[in-house]
Amino acid sequence: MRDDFPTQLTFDDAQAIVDATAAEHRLPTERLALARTHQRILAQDVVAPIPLPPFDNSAMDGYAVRHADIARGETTLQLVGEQFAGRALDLRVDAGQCVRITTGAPMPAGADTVVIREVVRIEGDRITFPADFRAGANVRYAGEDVQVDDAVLAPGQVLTPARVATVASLGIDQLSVSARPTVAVFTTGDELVQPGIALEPGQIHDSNRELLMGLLRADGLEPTAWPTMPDDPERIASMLRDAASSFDVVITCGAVSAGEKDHVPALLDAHGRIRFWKVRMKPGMPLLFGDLDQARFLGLPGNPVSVFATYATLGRRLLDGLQGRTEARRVFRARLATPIDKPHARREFLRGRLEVGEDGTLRAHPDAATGSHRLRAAAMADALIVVPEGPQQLSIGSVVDVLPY
Ligand SMILES: Nc1nc2c(c(=O)[nH]1)N[C@H]1C(S)=C(S)[C@@H](COP(=O)(O)OP(=O)(O)OC[C@H]3O[C@@H](n4cnc5c(N)ncnc54)[C@H](O)[C@@H]3O)O[C@H]1N2
Ligand code: MOO
Repeated sequence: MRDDFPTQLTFDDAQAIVDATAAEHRLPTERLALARTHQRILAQDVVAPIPLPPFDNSAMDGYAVRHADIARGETTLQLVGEQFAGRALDLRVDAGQCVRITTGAPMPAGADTVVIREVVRIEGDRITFPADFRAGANVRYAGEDVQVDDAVLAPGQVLTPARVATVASLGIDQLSVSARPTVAVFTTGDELVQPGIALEPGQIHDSNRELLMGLLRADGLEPTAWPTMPDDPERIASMLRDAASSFDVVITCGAVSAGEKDHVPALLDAHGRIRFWKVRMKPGMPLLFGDLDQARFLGLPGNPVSVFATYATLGRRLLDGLQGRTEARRVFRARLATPIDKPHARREFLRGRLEVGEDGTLRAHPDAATGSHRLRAAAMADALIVVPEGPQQLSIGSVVDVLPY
């Protein structure tokens, strides 16, 4: 096996390689009907062709008036028409007049204020208004949310429901977005059997497959899982190469550390290219990254919590980068609720729970179960607590980065 790739690199160096690789292999863009763009990464500018709101309109059900008419105390005005939301009727409010109006209906010419219907007295077409109604009340002005030619969205942003809805309100029905990466998921190991099958001595159930498939689906992808593979290098090689010829990303878990059956790094070296192997992070140190055929290749360590932590940090980063996402994932700052004593030099991603204190401060409770096989503990946690490189003795109240999940 060659040894001309970075190894034992820092987390930041690994992240830089992931970023550069993703930029090199940006996925193509596609034009989609708006309804299909949810959660995609936008690949174009969105510039407003119309203002929002498109016209001055009423915020309430009531009566459109000229404020000057009702400014001097209780006043009775003549009802001259009704304007509902829908087609603008070209109504006018002249001195002494009012128009019945509903929420979202265009303001009639001449009117500048809407008085809610609950406070008026109605006698046929004579409407009596109370004193002290604020001028301009309950009017929503054209362009107060968006003006024509405003740059509303930019490439690299995530199409959240509110953003897709904003695009809809601008009247735009198609968007250019990044293609979704296609992802093939492999789990390997002679010890693995599927849930539903009773364990023979030495066997465990394959949990990483559900873990990875769930993480990928939660990120909006439609991953494909291969059948669990035994530790047979020839079969592994042929299946991986098969997947790598037609998927954008191939993710394996297990068989990347130092055991006799850890074939994956040698396979990647022989048939593809290793970009790095072994990162100074915990869990997840044996992480492998490179290229195989036309795919990016991620070899995650087999321990379930290592799968979780490496996916949540570098795996997700790769998938985001391939799609040109520019918006960073959220990192919070929190105060430690219990001390941390970390003797080793690697950056550690401890599992823990976040809690908002009475004073509004976010507190992180690191989990005492730190082993990378402790999946249940990770499942009950809701954040990765980042403990920086180098030996660290962090006291209660120390401020740490946390990655919520
Ligand atoms: N001598 C060394 N031993 C180990 C090292 C090392 O550097 N030198 N690294 C350790 C670290 S750190 C980790 S993490 C693991 C990673 O090992 P592998 O990626 O080679 O994974 P395996 O050995 O195949 O499995 C590790 C562990 O995870 C279980 N596993 C694997 N696949 C699944 C699955 N689909 N579902 C549930 N559990 C799975 C497997 O049974 C093992 O217990 O290596 C350390 N050893
Ligand atoms: O780094 Mo391994 O990932 O300890 O479990």
